[in-house]
Amino acid sequence: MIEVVNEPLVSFNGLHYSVNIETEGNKYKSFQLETNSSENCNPAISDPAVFSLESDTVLTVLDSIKSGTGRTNENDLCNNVIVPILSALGVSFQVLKTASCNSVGEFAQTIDRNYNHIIIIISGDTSISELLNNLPASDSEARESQLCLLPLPMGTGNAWASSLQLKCPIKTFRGFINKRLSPKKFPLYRAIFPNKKSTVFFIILSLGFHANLLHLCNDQRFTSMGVERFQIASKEIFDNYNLTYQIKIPGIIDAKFSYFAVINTPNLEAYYMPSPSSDPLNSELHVIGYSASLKRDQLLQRIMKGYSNKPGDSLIDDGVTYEPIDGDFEIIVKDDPSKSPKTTFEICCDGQLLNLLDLHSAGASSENKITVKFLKDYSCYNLKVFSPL
Ligand SMILES: Nc1ncnc2c1ncn2[C@@H]1O[C@H](COP(=O)(O)OP(=O)(O)OP(=O)(O)O)[C@@H](O)[C@H]1O
Repeated sequence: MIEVVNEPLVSFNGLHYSVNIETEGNKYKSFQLETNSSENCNPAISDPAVFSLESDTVLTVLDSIKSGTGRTNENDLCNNVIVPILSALGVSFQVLKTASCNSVGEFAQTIDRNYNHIIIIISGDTSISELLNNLPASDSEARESQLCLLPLPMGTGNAWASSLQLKCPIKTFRGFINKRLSPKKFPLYRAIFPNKKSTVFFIILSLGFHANLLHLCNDQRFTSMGVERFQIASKEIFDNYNLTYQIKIPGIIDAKFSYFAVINTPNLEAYYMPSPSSDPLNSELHVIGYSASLKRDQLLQRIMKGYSNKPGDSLIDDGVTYEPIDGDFEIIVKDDPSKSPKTTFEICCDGQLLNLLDLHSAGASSENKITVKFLKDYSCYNLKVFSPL
């Protein structure tokens, strides 16, 4: 069903701006900017404190154009809303639209560290992960400039933005432009694999059902499908996978799970909250484990509970492990690779699909272990995210 709502945006210089947002299900079909003289506008949303740019700050609008369902002329948030408003405000800014899957990473490597930066990133989680993973390393001699992200959720999952209470791109931009969001520090974690390769993550690292599902959905035959791919792939996994994974976090857990994840954010999608005790601004991960002893319907019921959880809800239930962790730890997959299918070692790390068996140095036989480190001074920037929290 197609719906249209008019969202007020901002008032300045005697003009009031609002946006007609047309949606179909969870897809944005169009964004249309409307301008009226501000006599007609609701005084409650006329805010004199509109955004202005400090002289030492570079403002970039980074549009990851393939995120979500991609851009059309009608739903081009950047061209239809962001650029006209920033231009009307008279602030200087640059626009970068991605040309390939390397564009976000290449941009991250070239950010001028002599300035502070605000980056309005129009994307989902993967693009943000690419940005963070490609930032220059920490360098004690460099000036610590500030890099503040404003994520406008236009991807598929948008776990991070949803968890930061930034669920609608227009309301998020309104909060920013009316100075109702403030920059906050946020935690990052590093997953280090047996061959010492590593990746920085900020949402989830999973094994078992969640990782298997994302790996399977990546298969060619699912690419043309919408969200129904998850249902079809879930059934295939329930029918064909053993879903028993022997996982140990020394000193914390040692058990057989069907579903296993360490997670930083409460939400994985706007309306799916598997970790109600998580706070995306707090340096703390939660282990979520659903026991391999659960029957299939019990496992499904615990996975689906994420759709009804509210912040702070308890997950206590039979066969459920839910533990906070606030320091470095190791995850060991104890299954024997010679007796287990390769799917036992599948990993999903913020959307990156990996297999632990491919992450060993050639010729070396090492444990199937992932070391997770809590990062303190990651990159040469003082990283922040705009949030109402
Ligand atoms: N012009 C382009 N050509 C090819 N790939 C692109 C292009 N622009 C962006 N990409 C890639 O598309 C991906 C978009 O991922 P993003 O996370 O932003 O959206 P999503 O996958 O829909 O959302 P989520 O990760 O929240 O589910 C990124 O890997 C990005 O590098």
